[in-house]
Amino acid sequence: MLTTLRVSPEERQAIARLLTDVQRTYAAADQPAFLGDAGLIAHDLPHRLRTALHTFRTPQSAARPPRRSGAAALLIAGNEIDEHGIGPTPAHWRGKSRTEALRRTEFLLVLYSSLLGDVYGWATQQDGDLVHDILPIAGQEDAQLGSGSSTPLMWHTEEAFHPHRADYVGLLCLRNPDRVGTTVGTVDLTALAAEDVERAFEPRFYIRPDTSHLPEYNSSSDLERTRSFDRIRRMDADPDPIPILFGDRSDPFLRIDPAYMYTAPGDDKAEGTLHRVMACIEKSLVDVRLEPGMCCFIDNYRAVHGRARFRARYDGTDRWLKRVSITRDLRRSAGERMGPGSRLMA
Ligand SMILES: NC(=[NH2+])NCCC[C@H](N)C(=O)O
Ligand SMILES: O=C(O)CCC(=O)C(=O)O
Ligand SMILES: [Fe+2]
Repeated sequence: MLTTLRVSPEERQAIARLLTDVQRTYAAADQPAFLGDAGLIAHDLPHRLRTALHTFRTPQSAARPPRRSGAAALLIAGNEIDEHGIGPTPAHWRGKSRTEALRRTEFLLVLYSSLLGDVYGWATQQDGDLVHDILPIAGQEDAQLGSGSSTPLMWHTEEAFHPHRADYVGLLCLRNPDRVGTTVGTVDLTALAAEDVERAFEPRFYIRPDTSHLPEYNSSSDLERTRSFDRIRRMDADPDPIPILFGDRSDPFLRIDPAYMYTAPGDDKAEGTLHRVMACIEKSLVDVRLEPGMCCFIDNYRAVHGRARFRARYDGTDRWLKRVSITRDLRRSAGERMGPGSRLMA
């Protein structure tokens, strides 16, 4: 389910040189100029890493014996993180700090990501930032959010409620002192009855937006974003019925987020199927204990992910990840972003 590779010392040096060049030319990883060029610059990453990312995206590639479906997640360990240069873990993602060392981590994550697709974001999440900070926030301990801590973050498809959810989620670990696990799981069809598979393919399930998209969890619902928050509110009040499995019947894709799901009143059969699919996923869960410098790409069509509970410290030493959403094709969301050149879902 997991493919892991470790960056070698020579590769680390080559990447460091590339990042230094990038830093001379571009202001930040979320600037249009860099995002536009990232896919090209990524051609200069070491070949072995490009091969791993390519094979993850295209499991049918000739670089490996053909496989029906690819790995659920790809782990690239051993990336250089300047532990002191990144500074203490901030108390909030708002007003993010932009030290050289931090800019480097974001450039690296976006470069890797660009070999899988286009990095994009959400007008309604983390104030429209493209590179998210995942860190515990005081007062949000029990929230079903990346900023929670004392409650396990229930496993989920990222933005399961949305037709333009990510194809891949990219995480880069800056700090994880308690080795808190990121959970990753998939669905094993052979463990499901044929009628459950059949029903899971039917539009009998409802997924509401997770609370990170609410104005309460953003700094300001400025005028520009009012319509976006309105859209989220409508999707929250009246979500479309959707299937939780889709695509090829023998090798389906997954779309599920139990913490925000329900079935129609009286549809006990769908409810039963949902619970059996959930049980099946539960059994598959593995713990990925991210270490500083580990980059984890999750196939958001094949795998769910979550996070174990932990005790936040709020003293600058807390767990801290960088996160991006990646789409294989930005064109599919044309007309639904903040503008034709925008990478923010409106
Ligand atoms: N079950 C869920 N979907 N929980 C919310 C996931 C975390 C959310 N995407 C965030 O940025 O904080
Ligand atoms: O903290 C993690 O390891 C995963 C967080 C997550 O799933 C999220 O923020 O959506
Ligand atoms: Fe997530």
